[in-house]
Amino acid sequence: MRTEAPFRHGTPQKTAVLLVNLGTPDNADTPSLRRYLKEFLSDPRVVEIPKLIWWIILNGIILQIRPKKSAAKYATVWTDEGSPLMAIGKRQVRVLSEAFKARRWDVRVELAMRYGNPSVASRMDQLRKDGYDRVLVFPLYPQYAAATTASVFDAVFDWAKPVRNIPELRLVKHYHDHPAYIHALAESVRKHWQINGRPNFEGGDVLLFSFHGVPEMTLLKGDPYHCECYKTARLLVEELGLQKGDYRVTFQSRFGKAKWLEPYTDKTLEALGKAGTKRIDVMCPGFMADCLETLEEINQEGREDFQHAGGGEFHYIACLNDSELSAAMLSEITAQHMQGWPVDMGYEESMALELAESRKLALEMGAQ
Ligand SMILES: C=CC1=C(C)c2cc3[nH]c(cc4nc(cc5[nH]c(cc1n2)c(C)c5CCC(=O)O)C(CCC(=O)O)=C4C)c(C)c3C=C
Ligand SMILES: [Fe+2]
Ligand SMILES: [Fe+2]
Repeated sequence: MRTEAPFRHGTPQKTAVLLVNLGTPDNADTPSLRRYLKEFLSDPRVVEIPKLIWWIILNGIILQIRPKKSAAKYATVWTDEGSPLMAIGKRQVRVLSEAFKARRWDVRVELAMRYGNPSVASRMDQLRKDGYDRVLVFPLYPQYAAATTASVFDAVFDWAKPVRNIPELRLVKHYHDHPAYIHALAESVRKHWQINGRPNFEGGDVLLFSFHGVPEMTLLKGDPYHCECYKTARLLVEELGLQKGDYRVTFQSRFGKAKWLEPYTDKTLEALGKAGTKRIDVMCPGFMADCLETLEEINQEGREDFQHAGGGEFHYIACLNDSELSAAMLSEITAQHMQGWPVDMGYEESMALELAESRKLALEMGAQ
């Protein structure tokens, strides 16, 4: 256990939210991909194969071939601000901080990545150093899976192990059926339809919900992920008033030779294309931010699969990302999990904010 700064009586107890996403390579090149994939795929929560056998396969085969191939894919979605997952993550921090301010809350928002940078341990260390004694750990995965959510919790517990004065911790396990999340997704679909027109479901058009897959074996071993994906889809279908046949639920991003959750997204897109589907709208409700798996695998490869097989229009509905809908949803779920924690701003800070806001409003009105 480590030695820490002496405890001081009367220090204000500050509160933070730690948003955690999967992580992404630092650059779209082969060495960065090798580093990232090595860390990611060495996590026993992600690949459940006996250690020694997996070490040989990972180092002898996968890390020799995949980094170069994946780097080429990342290069097609890379932005001036870096990887989309990271760029959007940083903006999610900003919009959520703004939403807290609007609630007159004094809550810090930080972003960590389970693999790569900034690590969970580095962010937790920083929060401790800055005097945060209550932390809500909020993995950006609506559906719980051992491979993702539990692995984030592992990283927090691993960090806590040598810490003497551990902050009060709360964990968001999942929000796959939370009304705010379902509402935000449904609104994002309605907005897309307002701009692009509603699909002609009577004529055979389809709304496809594509979730990230996991090995089927994890379902048989008790992982609730599959059921949570279906529940999200069912609630979304109800909220949108869809009929059976208007939509499909599929699983994407298969990795390795084992059987993964079915039906597979790529095979379904191909089959729908072959069947002459005139229009398909695809959304990925399991991803809180657009990333390689949505922008490249769905919006590029999936589009190609569908249209090459004979399908018509392909519409990709973006993830919630840093939208107002997303911020409202994250702030509502946070509020529920923080019940009982004193999070309100002090009187002076709140008054200063009020003054700044009314000045801004006056300036805007004066400019009109
Ligand atoms: C949304 C939830 C996710 C689950 C569940 C998940 C399971 C899972 N993933 C792999 C292997 C890979 N995933 C990769 C990328 C990736 N995965 C998720 C999310 C989930 N994964 C995201 C958000 C991303 C994108 C990251 C980005 O930088 O944009 C990759 C890396 C890319 C590649 O080389 O294809 C791998 C590999 C497994 C094995 C697994 C469950 C066991
Ligand atoms: Fe993945
Ligand atoms: Fe993929």
